Amino acid sequence: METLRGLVYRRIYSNTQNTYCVFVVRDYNDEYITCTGRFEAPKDGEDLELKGRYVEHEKYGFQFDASSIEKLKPDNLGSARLYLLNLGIKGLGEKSVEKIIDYFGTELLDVLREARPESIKDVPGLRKSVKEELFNTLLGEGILSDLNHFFESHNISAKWSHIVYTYYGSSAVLVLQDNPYTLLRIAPDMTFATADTLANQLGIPGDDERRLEAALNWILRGLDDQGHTCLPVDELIGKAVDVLKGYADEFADYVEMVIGQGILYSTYFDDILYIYPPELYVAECESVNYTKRFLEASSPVSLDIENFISNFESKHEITFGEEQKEAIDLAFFEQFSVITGGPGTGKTTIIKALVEGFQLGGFSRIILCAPTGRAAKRLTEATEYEATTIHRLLMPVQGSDSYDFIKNEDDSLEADVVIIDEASMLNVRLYYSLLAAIPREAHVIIVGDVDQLPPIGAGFVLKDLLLSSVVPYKRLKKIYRQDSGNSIVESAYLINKGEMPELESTGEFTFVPVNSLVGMMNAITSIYGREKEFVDDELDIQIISPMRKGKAGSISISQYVQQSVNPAHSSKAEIRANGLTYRVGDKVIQILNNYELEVFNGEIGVIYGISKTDVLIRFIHKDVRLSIDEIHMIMPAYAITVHKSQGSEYGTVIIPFIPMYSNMLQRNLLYTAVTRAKKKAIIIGTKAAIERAVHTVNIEDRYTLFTERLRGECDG
Ligand SMILES: Nc1ncnc2c1ncn2[C@@H]1O[C@H](COP(=O)(O)OP(=O)(O)OP(=O)(O)O)[C@@H](O)[C@H]1O
Repeated sequence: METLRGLVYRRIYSNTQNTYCVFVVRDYNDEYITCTGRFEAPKDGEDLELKGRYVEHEKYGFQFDASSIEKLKPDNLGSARLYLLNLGIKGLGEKSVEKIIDYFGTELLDVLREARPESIKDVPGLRKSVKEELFNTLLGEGILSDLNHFFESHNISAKWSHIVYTYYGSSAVLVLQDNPYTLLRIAPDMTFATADTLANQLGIPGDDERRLEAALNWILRGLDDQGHTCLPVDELIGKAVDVLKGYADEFADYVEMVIGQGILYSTYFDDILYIYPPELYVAECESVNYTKRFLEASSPVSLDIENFISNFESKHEITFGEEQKEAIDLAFFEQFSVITGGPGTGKTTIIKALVEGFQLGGFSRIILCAPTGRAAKRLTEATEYEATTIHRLLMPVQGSDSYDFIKNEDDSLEADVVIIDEASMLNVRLYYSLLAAIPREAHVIIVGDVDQLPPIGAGFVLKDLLLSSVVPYKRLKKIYRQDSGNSIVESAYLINKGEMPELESTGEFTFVPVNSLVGMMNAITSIYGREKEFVDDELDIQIISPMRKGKAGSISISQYVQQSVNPAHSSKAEIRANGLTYRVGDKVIQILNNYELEVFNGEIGVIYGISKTDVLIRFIHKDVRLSIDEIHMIMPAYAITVHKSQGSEYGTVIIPFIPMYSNMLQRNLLYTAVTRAKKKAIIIGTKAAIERAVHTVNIEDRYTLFTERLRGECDG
């Protein structure tokens, strides 16, 4: 590790989100050196000591890559004056600084050096607010410097100093000394191995409870992403042995102890002990309780259903099939029901009938909702009844956990009927939040295609509800779609059955063979450009890729397409952020929930303006102004992943499908991708890749006891 000392000459860049910054330092030999680091950007004129290494950046040349930063304390009254002025405290101008120097004299240097901020409070003639802020700032400077020393003395990057200080203030170092694994909870990019190295240096033994507890939390926190709500204890111990490098018995004893103490949640079923993270345990058990509550309730609709169906049929010139009638009947009759079926089986038509029927039956407060904005929009258009996303319906609590909603059991929705479409996307946490907010007397109808990809997050509620055999459901099999898109539907059904679809070179379901990655990229670009000419709205064409990262991933495809369909031009403003270029006219996707602007994960829009401070985006439901600091919340979206496309439909879908996607070549992934297309599905790839997907059933099972609980086979 090398050391660089000098004054900050100029700040070049700082990202407040991930605290990456670039600045120029004038060292004591009057050399100007560009420095980079991940910490709060220093201010111009500050005297610094940086630790890190000199590197040769391929584009920007010779630089100092700093892993820690320390503001040097002044060693004469001149630099002390500058130091205080540079703190940027409101009201601490030349005159106030003079008062401080007059009061302390040269003793001020000791006050600053030894971080004795309390004596600042004795300076006469300073405003109280200025004293307080100066006190807090000097205190913070002292603690940050202690934290930097703490990390450096253990050979660990000091980039985490700031976050630890934000959480623990003056006790930060003590907290870390007591339990270095605390870092895993507060620093998102901390790994178990790094925290473990620190713990080891602090003398924490391998079988220490703090270490076992950290390993347990580390494993459980990944469960949601893997789709599980729980893990069998043996599997948990196996994972812990990998993390802890041994200590199986100690870990098993620890798990037993915390279960005994009621800290860890578990359920015994079929001779296996399943371990849950608390929030997933609550979500699963409460989901089941709410479902049972609806299953037990009854508030019949006063409607002559047969008569209603025949009137609806005449009004809309349609004849319902038997299974469709049964589905309608079920939804009116039962308080809680599920309707499932593939594309074109009439799910949306049935929803439309239910809306009309419930209204006639005196149930006027009907809520239609879906997990995504596009699905809600489509539902609104098809049923001529306003639908909304589940997130908008439940109203997220700002700045809180993504499943924390204003609407809940205590402040429930005003509804007589709630119909949830695209229910294959419901994970157990969203389902729990939704059910909690639905009043006890309301009818609940869950509609979706269980053969789609499982949801992002833990559980597969739609599949589990159907599997339980205690929930009234109707499975629709007959396909009605006659108009455009029929051969897409036929192909999707073949894929779902494990059979190869017809690979034609023209028509609604077309296959464009390519034999290389470059060939695929070129074909995607030219087909995207061609199809764009046929639609009014570019958002109606979507490239859907099996994966996000890698040379054939959605990010890479988006960049490739951007160059061709929306190249740089002097008339088009652009901005570069996180290694990507965003340009006016580009299609982008929101990747995080922005509660303030009410734009949620998965929504796609088009950039229509870029200024120095803002990016203006037109989403389907509203235009938003995103500040440059929030640009990490969007990604280019000429191509998105199949997972992100769930719940949305597009006129034309372009699906890259080459062997390079290897493990992602699975049946339900291809089925989900193809069923996103309404008018045209174009697969660009190889026959072998399609064959592999058609014959590969994703056998990855999700650990949950949702079905078993619903059947009453195991308790909470
Ligand atoms: N009983 C029926 N007789 C004739 N046409 C029908 C019948 N049921 C549905 N349809 C028509 O079939 C097409 C597909 O129906 P619908 O959109 O309701 O199905 P879906 O299950 O929601 O499928 P997708 O998810 O693909 O939209 C529509 O054009 C609809 O009008």
